[in-house]
Amino acid sequence: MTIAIDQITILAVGLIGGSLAKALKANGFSGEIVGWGRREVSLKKGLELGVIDRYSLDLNEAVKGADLIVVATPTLIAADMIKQLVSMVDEHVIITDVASVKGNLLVAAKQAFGKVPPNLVLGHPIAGSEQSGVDAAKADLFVNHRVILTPTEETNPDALQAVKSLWESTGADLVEMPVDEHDEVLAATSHLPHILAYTLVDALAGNPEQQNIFRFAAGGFRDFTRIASSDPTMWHEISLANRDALLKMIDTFSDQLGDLRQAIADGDSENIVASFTRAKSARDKFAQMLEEQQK
Ligand SMILES: NC(=O)C1=CN([C@@H]2O[C@H](COP(=O)(O)OP(=O)(O)OC[C@H]3O[C@@H](n4cnc5c(N)ncnc54)[C@H](O)[C@@H]3O)[C@@H](O)[C@H]2O)C=CC1
Ligand SMILES: O=C(O)C(=O)Cc1ccc(O)cc1
Repeated sequence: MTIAIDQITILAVGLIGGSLAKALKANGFSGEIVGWGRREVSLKKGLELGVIDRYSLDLNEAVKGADLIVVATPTLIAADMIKQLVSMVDEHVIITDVASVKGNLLVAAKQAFGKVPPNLVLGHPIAGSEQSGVDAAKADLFVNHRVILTPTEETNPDALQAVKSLWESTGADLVEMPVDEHDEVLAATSHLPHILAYTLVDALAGNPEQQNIFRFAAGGFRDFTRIASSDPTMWHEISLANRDALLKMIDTFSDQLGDLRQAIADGDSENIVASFTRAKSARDKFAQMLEEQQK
């Protein structure tokens, strides 16, 4: 059965919540988009920018009449929001989210309700930037980008379909996978790279010679460290929410960095070149895949 979506309530209208609202409007969603948040200034800005149609600072009022609710708050807060919402709204109301980690939300829902509520469809757009806030929201942010949904056996297929259709209308490319796989893949491809970028910049910034170091940095440094400009609070939450998978990836990376250190110390050209060649080949394939995706 197709579920009609006439009102969407977005909880926290920041970069991702705001971009989803903009994308839906730009792609013909004719229903009402309601915003909720703690800070009236950013909701007012969302209204002025035409991102949302109205807002409320009161959660009960904001979700009243909603057919679908999108939790777009930071990752750790999303777990509390979902627990509150499931008790607050009727079970025909679809609840979805955009958080970067899924396991903590599944655990929170199971702990609170003994099972995953059928109307809860967890999701994650693999699109964004180092910027934050509704000012940075873009209608085309999700075009040709993956959105991962992590339904469980208990998920209502109609609710799943409604969330899929919502994201498809923004130009996104939908993929489904189990929660554990999602958190492992994202620890490797997104969370570890952010940790490395933050650590590199922090290590260099702690150097008394930092002024000179940054002045002479080339494009490679800029490419590698862009994501260290991301919101520290958001990434602190992601790191804690995906603790186990992230620790595993940090250990794997540390071991490999240790091996490379040893090869450099030993003047072991064969192993150094082999490591860089494997990496270049994998990176070239990735670049080619990206190019094909954007055609
Ligand atoms: N930034 C990115 O590139 C991506 C972020 N995500 C996820 O999307 C979610 C939102 O991130 P962004 O939109 O980038 O962040 P943002 O900082 O642009 O927006 C977050 C919003 O949450 C509100 N907020 C903060 N603390 C709150 C609280 N305690 N209660 C209620 N609202 C609160 C803020 O006022 C703001 O409006 C996060 O879970 C993040 O992990 C997912 C994909 C990409
Ligand atoms: O800025 C970038 O390159 C990102 O990696 C954006 C991003 C941040 C968090 C996510 O959960 C997904 C994508």
